[in-house]
Amino acid sequence: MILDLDIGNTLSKWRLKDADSSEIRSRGAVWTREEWRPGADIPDLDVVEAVRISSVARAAVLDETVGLLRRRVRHVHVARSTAEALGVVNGYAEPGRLGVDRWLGALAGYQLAGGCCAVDCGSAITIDFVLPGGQHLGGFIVPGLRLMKESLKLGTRNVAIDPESEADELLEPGRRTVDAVNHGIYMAAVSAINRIYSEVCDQEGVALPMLLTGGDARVISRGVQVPHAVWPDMVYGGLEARFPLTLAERAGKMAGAPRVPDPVSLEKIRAGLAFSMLL
Ligand SMILES: Nc1ncnc2c1ncn2[C@@H]1O[C@H](COP(=O)(O)OP(=O)(O)OP(=O)(O)O)[C@@H](O)[C@H]1O
Ligand SMILES: CC(C)(CO)[C@@H](O)C(=O)NCCC(=O)O
Ligand SMILES: [K+]
Repeated sequence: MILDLDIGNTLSKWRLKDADSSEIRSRGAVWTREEWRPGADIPDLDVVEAVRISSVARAAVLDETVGLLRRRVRHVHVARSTAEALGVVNGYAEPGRLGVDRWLGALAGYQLAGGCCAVDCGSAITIDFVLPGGQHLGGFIVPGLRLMKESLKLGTRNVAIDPESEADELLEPGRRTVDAVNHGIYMAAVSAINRIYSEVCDQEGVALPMLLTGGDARVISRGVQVPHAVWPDMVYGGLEARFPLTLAERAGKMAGAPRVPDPVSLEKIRAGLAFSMLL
């Protein structure tokens, strides 16, 4: 079995992948913390022959995790943001400073779709751009839905947006605090994504396919007008591309990759942008 780990600021997600069949056998998530105690909430390491890790947690968390894993597992691969990989050129002046989850998302998106706009809706919402030739432009970092809500300190933090909510309801004016807050932050997130996408496609003169991932991807997807696909395993896809282990991975296949969405024409994107400026 291969253990893939995506250590975020809030949640550490894991999945077990069968090295022979390339099938995903199980998955889970635990709160990100300094100490890992094998138990009910993390998989049995005895069946694991290789681990691949993406981590944006503090260095101590990664060190502790890698230390524990190296004692039990033969191959431990830790992803790093580099100046170039798999045809993608990192847009950061200091490439190592780009969050590795963003880097892996950009690599996965490029491998799947060529140029892309990769959006990760987690603790932060990150919006990264890769041009068809592989140049990563850099991106945008916005507080995620939960962080925006907590920062308001209006006592509504424990009332989350129902992930099944329809975008139409969330875009109405709220008539009590919790709805005003939830609808406000939802509008902030989706309008930032729509606008940033249009601005950058306009600047670069190219309509890019958009890919969405992260804990809030599904609900945010409903408010994003740009054609896009949701790919819950996008960061894992970057790990597969960067450290291919199975036959399918060596052939360039990433588990759960969606069909590439057809972007609308650049003319339409520009018309939308011009319209929003007139209002
Ligand atoms: N069980 C859950 N616990 C915490 N957050 C959840 C849960 N389910 C959904 N979410 C939502 O998912 C978001 C967290 O996103 P995600 O799971 O992608 O990773 P993260 O570890 O918080 O973030 P990042 O990887 O960016 O550091 C939160 O904003 C929250 O609204
Ligand atoms: C922005 C987050 C928190 C998103 O998970 C992560 O990618 C990170 O810690 N990045 C480092 C800063 C940067 O990417 O510029
Ligand atoms: K993330």
